[in-house]
Amino acid sequence: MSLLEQSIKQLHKQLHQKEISVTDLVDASYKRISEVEDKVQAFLALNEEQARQQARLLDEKLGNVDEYGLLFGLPIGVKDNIVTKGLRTTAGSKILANFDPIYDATVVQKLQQAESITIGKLNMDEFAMGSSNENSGFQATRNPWNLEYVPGGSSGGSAASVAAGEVLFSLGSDTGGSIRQPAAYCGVVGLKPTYGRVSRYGLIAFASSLDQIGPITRSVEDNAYLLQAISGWDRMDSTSPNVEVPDYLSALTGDIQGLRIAVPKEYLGEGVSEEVRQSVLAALKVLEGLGATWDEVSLPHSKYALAAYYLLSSSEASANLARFDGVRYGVRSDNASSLIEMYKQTRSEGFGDEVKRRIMLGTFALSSGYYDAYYKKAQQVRTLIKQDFENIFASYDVIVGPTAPTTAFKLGEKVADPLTMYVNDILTIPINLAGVPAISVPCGFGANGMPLGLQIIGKHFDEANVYRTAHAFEQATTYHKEKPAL
Ligand SMILES: NC(=O)C[C@H](N)C(=O)O
Repeated sequence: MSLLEQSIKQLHKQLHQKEISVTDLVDASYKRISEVEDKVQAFLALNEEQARQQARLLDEKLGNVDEYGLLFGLPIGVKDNIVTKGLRTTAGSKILANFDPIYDATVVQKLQQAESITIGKLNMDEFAMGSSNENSGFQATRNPWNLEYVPGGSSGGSAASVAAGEVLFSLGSDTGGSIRQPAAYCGVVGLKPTYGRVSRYGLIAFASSLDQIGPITRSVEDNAYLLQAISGWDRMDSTSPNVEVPDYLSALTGDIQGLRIAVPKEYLGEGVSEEVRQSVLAALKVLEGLGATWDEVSLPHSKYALAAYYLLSSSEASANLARFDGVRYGVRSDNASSLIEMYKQTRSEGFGDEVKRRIMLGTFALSSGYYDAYYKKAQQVRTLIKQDFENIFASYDVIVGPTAPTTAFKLGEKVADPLTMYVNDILTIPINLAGVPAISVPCGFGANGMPLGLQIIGKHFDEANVYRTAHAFEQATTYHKEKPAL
């Protein structure tokens, strides 16, 4: 078994017994990248020289100190909208093709404190707008399970690199499903934490009231490790609350006796494919067998979630992306003779079609005369959606449903029709609007051989119960042990 197919616990044991070195782990990561990256195309930048240097320093520590970081010596990939000092960060956009940040995001600082090793930066849909990675300004990442299929998005590079064994784990970001949907499509575990659980300082903003950084891993246990390392209050992020971070690993007891599960009927209804429905019903049987009970419930306002999300996220994007003007960051057009023309040309040449579409939609929704009809209405709908979740959580511990309505689709299949692309997020978006945490864990395969994901949603700041349920399900099934034959 390759080193990077093992768990954090197994690797740490071998490191401490000096059976392997940190350099071995870093070697394994770059070796795998050299073998499969021309097919998968998950990385936008590699950090090889620095990573090897850091590995040598950590190897000198092995056996000579009393305390080790939580992620000591482990190779990680970072989504390219998370800023890394001196390491190229483009957010998948040509407008940032030459951008080398002058500081590290809080999560990157926390990774350093935890002593993990950053292997490189991972591809994504431009500014996280997309569900397939086809909106990247640079390349289309492939799904390791079948290279003709998309890996999902926008954290497609983050999910594909883990599924392909190029890194042990990765960081993604999730605004409307961008961690969970690619995790489901690539057969790995992805968690969107509660809004505020993880600092957004240094995350290139798309929709600030929804964006959240989270871990993508091969197992629930490894996921809990990574969340533990990156969580917590940060004075640099005004939306980060000072709430205690529990010990997530101790939540992985395997015991879900008496757990009360709610299953929204909207999550198994129209638009959800039959094989996805069946996989969720089978998963509920497994959970019942472990002592949980479930009831059908309703999230009555979820049918308005997609419309509300695309209004709110695009409105916020139109404001957030105003800063890319050829002056402050990134690339400047050479084809202009006045200041105004330079702004126009830089933005016309630098942004891709989907980003332009959303900036226009958002600017329209915020304009005077339309603000009340669109932006304000969408905010009101958001409150109703949040209340739907609160009502259910008054009587249940977790909500369970599918992560996405279908398995992964083929490259090129949906690029011409943005609306069909948006519908992919129909089951993940309500969770972002409500701000609650949710995980996607592997729960089977479709007729096309592509992985399926089970979504487990929890109360605000109750990642522990989400992990507890996901871990119990994972330990009772074998889907997470399957690997793509690359
Ligand atoms: N960013 C996300 O979470 C993905 C979503 N598909 C979007 O395009 O907005």
